[in-house]
Amino acid sequence: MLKVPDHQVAGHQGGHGQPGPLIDDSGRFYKPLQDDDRGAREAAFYTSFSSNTRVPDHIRRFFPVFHGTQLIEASDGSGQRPHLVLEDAVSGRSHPSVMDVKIGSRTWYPEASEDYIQRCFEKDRKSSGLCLGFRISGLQLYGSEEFELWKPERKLVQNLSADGVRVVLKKFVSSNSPIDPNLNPDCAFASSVYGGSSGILAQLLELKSWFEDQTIYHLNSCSVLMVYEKKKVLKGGSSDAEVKLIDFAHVTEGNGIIDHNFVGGLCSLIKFISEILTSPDECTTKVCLQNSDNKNEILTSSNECTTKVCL
Ligand SMILES: O=P(O)(O)O[C@@H]1[C@@H](OP(=O)(O)O)[C@H](OP(=O)(O)O)[C@H](O)[C@H](OP(=O)(O)O)[C@H]1OP(=O)(O)O
Ligand SMILES: Nc1ncnc2c1ncn2[C@@H]1O[C@H](COP(=O)(O)OP(=O)(O)O)[C@@H](O)[C@H]1O
Repeated sequence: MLKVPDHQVAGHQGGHGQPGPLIDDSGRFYKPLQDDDRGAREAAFYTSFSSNTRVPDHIRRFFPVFHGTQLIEASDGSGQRPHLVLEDAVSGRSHPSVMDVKIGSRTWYPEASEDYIQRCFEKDRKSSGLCLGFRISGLQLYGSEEFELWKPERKLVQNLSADGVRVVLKKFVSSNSPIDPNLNPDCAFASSVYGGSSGILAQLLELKSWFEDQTIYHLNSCSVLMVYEKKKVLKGGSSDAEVKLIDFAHVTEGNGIIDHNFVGGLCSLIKFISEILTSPDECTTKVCLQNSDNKNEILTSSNECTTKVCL
């Protein structure tokens, strides 16, 4: 039985006259092929990647397993449509905290149309991408209460300052409420989610070492998806934290050149996460966002800190 995933945090969502992704009970994620060359490009990437013997096995686990394409009924009822059949990176988790981080200060690539470049450039410039080398595209965080879920408006998190991004990365691994703006994120789960030999930092470092050398692909506009099971961590269990790379609609050939745009963004994300692990208590700046009603929404505050950043 196919259904719309609750855990989608960014990208094209179903509704408004367009089909969105679907999932099944066996751990598969069905992504509709987009009509223009984005769909064909992503399918070509997965096909090439799956059979490329130059990709080491320990790196493959960071990409969703590809099960080919399949014609299925689109989520918007518009009829049969080809979908990429992928491993669902979130499957098997009842309370998944999920963050989609788009890597690269530049999401456009030279081969794209002028129009597309201009659109991407504007988004990069307005978002944290240009200055940080990555931007949070979307996220959902479970709190410590069973049904407490924070899924902030995407546009808010995409345009955060460096301080704002740091706060969200801290909230991602905290035990206190992500929704209460007066609570300073306690980073209680930083070591179990970000740290350790199998935590998110170790996985990102493993990826980085391959990207510093590989010249096969340029992953333009691709995302790192970070996922862990909040319920298990709250009970003192392992976080089962996982990193997956997703969204290959704009991959181009590397032609013997390293993907410096991707490597730079990955290094920057690694630095933010390392700092949270080494100094989780460092003073948190007060950050407020403007939501769609033009009302300030304070993201977090701390008694000791007085700096306030408004966007
Ligand atoms: O905001 P838009 O309308 O430009 O939509 C973005 C899409 O652009 P489009 O207009 O369809 O060419 C954009 O599509 P492409 O990357 O161009 O394939 C993404 O899907 C983007 O989502 P995310 O950054 O991957 O989370 C989409 O952004 P969000 O929906 O996350 O804002
Ligand atoms: N293989 C996957 N497993 C689980 N969730 C996924 C997977 N691929 C994508 N998603 C979810 O769907 C969202 C959009 O995916 P993405 O590939 O970026 O689509 P788009 O091309 O529309 O931007 C991601 O932010 C994530 O929440």
